[in-house]
Amino acid sequence: LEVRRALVKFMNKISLGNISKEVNFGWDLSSDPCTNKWEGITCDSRNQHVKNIVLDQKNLTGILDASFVCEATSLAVLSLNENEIVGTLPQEISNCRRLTHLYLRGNKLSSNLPSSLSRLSNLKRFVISGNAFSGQIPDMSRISGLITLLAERNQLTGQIPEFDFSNLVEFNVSYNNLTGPIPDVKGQFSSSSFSGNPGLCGVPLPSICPPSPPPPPHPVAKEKKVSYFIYLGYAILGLIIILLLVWKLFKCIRKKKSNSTPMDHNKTISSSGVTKTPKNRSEYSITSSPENSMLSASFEILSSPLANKLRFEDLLRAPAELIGKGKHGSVYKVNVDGVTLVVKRISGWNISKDDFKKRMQRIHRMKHPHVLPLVAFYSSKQEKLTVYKYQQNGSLFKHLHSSQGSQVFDWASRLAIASSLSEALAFMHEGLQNDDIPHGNMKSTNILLNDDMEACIGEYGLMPNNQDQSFVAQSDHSMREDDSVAITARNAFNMDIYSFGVILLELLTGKPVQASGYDLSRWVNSVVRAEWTGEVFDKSLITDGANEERMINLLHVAFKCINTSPDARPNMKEVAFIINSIKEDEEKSVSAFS
Ligand SMILES: Nc1ncnc2c1ncn2[C@@H]1O[C@H](COP(=O)(O)OP(=O)(O)OP(=O)(O)O)[C@@H](O)[C@H]1O
Repeated sequence: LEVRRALVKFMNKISLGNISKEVNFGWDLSSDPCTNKWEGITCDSRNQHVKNIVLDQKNLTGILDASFVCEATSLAVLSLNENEIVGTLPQEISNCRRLTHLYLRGNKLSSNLPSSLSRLSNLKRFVISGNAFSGQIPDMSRISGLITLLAERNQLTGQIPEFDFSNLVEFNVSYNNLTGPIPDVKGQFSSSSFSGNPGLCGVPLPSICPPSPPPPPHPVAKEKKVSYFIYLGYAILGLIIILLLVWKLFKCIRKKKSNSTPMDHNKTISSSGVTKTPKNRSEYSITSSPENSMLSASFEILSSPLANKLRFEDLLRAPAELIGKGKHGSVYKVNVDGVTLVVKRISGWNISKDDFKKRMQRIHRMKHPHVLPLVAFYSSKQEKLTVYKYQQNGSLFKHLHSSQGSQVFDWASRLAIASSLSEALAFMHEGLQNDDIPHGNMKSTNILLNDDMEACIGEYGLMPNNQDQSFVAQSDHSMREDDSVAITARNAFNMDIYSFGVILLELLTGKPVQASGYDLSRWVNSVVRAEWTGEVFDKSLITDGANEERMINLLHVAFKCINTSPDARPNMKEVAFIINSIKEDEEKSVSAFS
């Protein structure tokens, strides 16, 4: 049962954010993975142990939680090719001790490859081509049975480590950023296995490596003596520094003991005062870095009745549940003294702690009833956290695309959502234009429904203005046409408008932005061009008797927002004005009937 539970959790995480949460491929606790043949699973001949998990091309968009999948200790094959899995390949992959085949080709995995890969001693085939892995290739030379390593089209750096090339049958590291000389491949592989790495040199590539620098001259006895004194000096200096640090630490602990009253709110506090016992560290506990321990990080509680008694220590200690992990960070649900909060740990944003602080304070001053207020934030050089109140009604995405979605939202409520969101975004754009702070990541998962089921914009301004091209390509097709477009702040405001248009399309069609085989804006465009406009609308709206003319009017607003030429898009104020007039028409017609 334990394994079954772990596998269900693995599936929940790997299908996180998938179009329909109902699609779990038959992986549920009430059945058995082997005898009930969960999709993608094959077991041993006695139907007792899971041997293979093959979920290629299943449109999986979540994260790979190796600690869960590796609970299936007999697992030999894990194949997740051609999905859209994000996040990292976790260290825990080495818990899958019997793994022989690991296929992750064509996903969106990133960050460093785990060093624990070297412990997968049974591994034969390892394929990670077409992801966004970075950092060095770990040393896998001790995996004697490795016959395939395909890692082309990633962003790997550093030198190629030693491999037993005479055993390898397939090897490809082309189109990365590897550097240095190619090891002796014993004539096994041609240049195509290494091309596309401008920094690589040596056979079998045509580029010759520069001669290695001459060995340092033999040290003479006198030099030896001098260096002895230098080392002694360093040792003494090191000792003094250690003593100083111990003394400082001792002083800190004493100060903390004598000052353990609750912190005032509305105050910037230093993370150095945080006690972090490993037992009660939460998953997002800040990494201990020299900087964190040096009075430079700040945790700021913004004026909110919720946060009156919130202390950073409590936040760190509270049990945290990971509820989402995307390219831009992880999201945790945390319960502190009966208040449920959401903590977003932002990743991959090279913003200084002061700039982040200023930005959050600026956003916080912009209050709008349909923008989710920040409760607190934490900013250090390495870590940026934001804290919001947990919205138990979930996201617009969840309601629109779950099985009961259409019943939750009739036409009038969808129009009301469109109107309040457009007003909120117009308000934020106007107020934050001069500060260059657009939303940056408008999408239906970031629209939260409050206790009154009113839509609020969440996570405003948690993205850099110069988003990378892959994000642009995902969200704005007009930008994809010209990859060289610099993402200026103006473009970023324009992209919010584009993304808002896509949310309107979701409201009108009840369809998610992307599902296997189609992309929402292209699909809507093609249906309308074929003069089947009525076909695009959510069937439940039609059966409810929603007014088609006003739906078409709203569709036209959406089209204006997703115009392929950013300059031709209306600004949010204009969008809000048109949507409000559609809403007024609707209200007039309803009151005329009643
Ligand atoms: N304040 C909140 N209350 C309730 N649920 C929330 C809150 N904030 C975020 N969520 C939900 O948590 C999940 C994860 O959020 P996250 O922002 O990581 O998702 P995402 O928008 O898909 O990814 P990303 O923002 O990294 O592109 C989403 O389903 C989102 O709806």
